[in-house]
Amino acid sequence: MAPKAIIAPSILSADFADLGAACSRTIKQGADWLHVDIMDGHFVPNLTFGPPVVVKIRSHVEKPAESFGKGTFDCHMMIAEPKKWVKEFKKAGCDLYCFHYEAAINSSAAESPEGKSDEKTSPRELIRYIHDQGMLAGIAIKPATPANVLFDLIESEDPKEKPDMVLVMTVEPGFGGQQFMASELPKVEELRKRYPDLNIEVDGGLGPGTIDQAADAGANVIVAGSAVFGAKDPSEVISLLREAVEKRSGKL
Ligand SMILES: O=C(CO)[C@@H](O)[C@H](O)COP(=O)(O)O
Repeated sequence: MAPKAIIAPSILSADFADLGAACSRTIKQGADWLHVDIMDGHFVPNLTFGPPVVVKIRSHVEKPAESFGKGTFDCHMMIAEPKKWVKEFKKAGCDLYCFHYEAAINSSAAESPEGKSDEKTSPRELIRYIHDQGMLAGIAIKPATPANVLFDLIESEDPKEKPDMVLVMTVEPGFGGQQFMASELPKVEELRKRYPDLNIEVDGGLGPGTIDQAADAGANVIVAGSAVFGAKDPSEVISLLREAVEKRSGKL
């Protein structure tokens, strides 16, 4: 069965002076998850926020009642040392820790907040580590990375080493409000064809004008920042995104 439609507005486009209220309002407007963009100024040329802010906004949104449920905090870790922050983000209230494949294969030794060194960690080990901390694990790929780097992980026989979701970026990570890159959709198609049950997230430039292409390619988890937070009626946009994915999954 095709995985369910999940709409995850990116709070990067929310009013940061009113973030807690914006989060709870967006969930009431029909969002399933909140997509929380964490940027470190190294992996991407932009900075956002860290665990103290996640703790504060978490208190405005009820924790999901089940895995993948409403209120999931989908933390997109655009950071150079993804292992280093796993425990801190779990403590802060993250439910799904989505790291970048490119960061995991390049991450160098670094001190973690617990004082342990962050040795080079393979994506497989990192997924296991995230699961061991009690979070769902996601793995993201940038536009230059092909989808086939994920095949072995997705096909892993050990559920602890299998990602719960993959994220195909449809912009270069770093900023909201960029133009959707349709050139990334063949990766989504390839993944959907091989893995009918996989949760496939797309992020960047999604909105009423681009959702049909992404849904037709097979994406089921939709991140949208400016299209939701810039809308006169965010609930209408959330419904429209959901309908496009549901229409497509009915066809599968
Ligand atoms: O991760 C990112 C950007 O790096 C995204 O989550 C953006 O925040 C999406 O914003 P829109 O393109 O939907 O405005």
